[in-house]
Amino acid sequence: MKTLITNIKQLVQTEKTPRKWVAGKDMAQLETISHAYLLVEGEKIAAFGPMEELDREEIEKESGILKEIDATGRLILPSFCDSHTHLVYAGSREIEYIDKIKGLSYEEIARRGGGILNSAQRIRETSEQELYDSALIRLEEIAMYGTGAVEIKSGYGLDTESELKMLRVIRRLKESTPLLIKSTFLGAHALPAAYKHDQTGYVNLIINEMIPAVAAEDLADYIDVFCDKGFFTVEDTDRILNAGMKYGMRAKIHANELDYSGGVQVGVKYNAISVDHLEYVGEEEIDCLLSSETMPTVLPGAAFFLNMPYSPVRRMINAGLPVALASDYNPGSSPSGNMKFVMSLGCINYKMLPEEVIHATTLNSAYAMGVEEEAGSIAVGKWANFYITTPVPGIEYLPYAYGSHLIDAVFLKGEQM
Ligand SMILES: N=CN[C@@H](CCC(=O)O)C(=O)O
Ligand SMILES: [Zn+2]
Repeated sequence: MKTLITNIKQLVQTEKTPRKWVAGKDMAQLETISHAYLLVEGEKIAAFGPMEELDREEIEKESGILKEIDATGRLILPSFCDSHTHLVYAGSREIEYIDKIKGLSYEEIARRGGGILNSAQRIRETSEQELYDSALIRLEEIAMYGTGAVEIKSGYGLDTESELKMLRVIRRLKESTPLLIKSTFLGAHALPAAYKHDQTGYVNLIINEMIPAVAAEDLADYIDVFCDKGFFTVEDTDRILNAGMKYGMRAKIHANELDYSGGVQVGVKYNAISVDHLEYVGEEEIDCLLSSETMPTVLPGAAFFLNMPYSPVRRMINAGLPVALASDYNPGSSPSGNMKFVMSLGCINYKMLPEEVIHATTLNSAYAMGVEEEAGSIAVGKWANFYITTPVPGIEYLPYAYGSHLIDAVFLKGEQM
């Protein structure tokens, strides 16, 4: 099956030569083609270019049914790659939202047994099938918001069986949906109540029991630790990442959300694919990241929802770093997976340009979840994961009109959803 889309007002984030990421001042330079065509063959992008170069005869003479779409007035962008989510969860936490409105901090709520431990209690009471069903609804929702690739973490289990249950749900989602999905084992998300006075004991459990069990079923692409004040220390993180690495799980961690935690440095030491959150980043962290293969990833939805300080994104980009943005979709700190809204937050709160937020939510976030060869740009051979907008004036309009959907059609693996 072939699909030919013609008269595209602007084909955005095209790539003739594949790149792993876009950094520094290059983030403001976006490759686009005006009055373009895009040809999809099966699950992949087969060709694209300006309309003047479209060779209709050539396309029609080869076999395959040709469906044609006229995209006059519309833009096409590669699907968002959402490189940090916790979208497998049970129940919701709007009561804590009220506590927050009344003035309690994220850490205070966590200390009272709310937060991650609240979600952990619910996960234990929920069957694998129920978890799968509710996560599937969230996945379908974010797909219609333009997301085509998503990383999903465990981390609300906090005991071996419950962590495995979450990861099996993620595996089923990988197998049953057209989204590109990566899974991350996050046993070190919070200290479960049973280990309240024995943090080392819980870290030992992660290392000696959970990691081998996760690896035995090949359930995780990455390993994560919440390395922050009040959660896991640099030493805990070092031990867990080291153990994960021995089972082939690359690091991808939560770092520097609540303080200068040392998370960036320990992440870089283990060649983490990304370090995420980054509210507390100074010169030392920037220097460390500059000499690394680690993608600094900022989660604007969580900082917005928790009213946190903003990560110094401009300083990072001005220093020459790449930056990725992700939704952090979870029931506690970011109950939304809307990446278009994440783009708007990037522009409004972090002073990023529309071109920069597009790079940050596509190619750079693709790198941050290890799918930059398959997704994150309009390039021949990549998955045909993209969306067609409604008629809009130009790319700036997408983050500007922050409450409007503006997505007319979604393609995943070459199929219109
Ligand atoms: N910061 C740590 N973990 C999640 C929050 C999870 C929760 O509150 O349920 C995050 O990325 O924001
Ligand atoms: Zn997170």
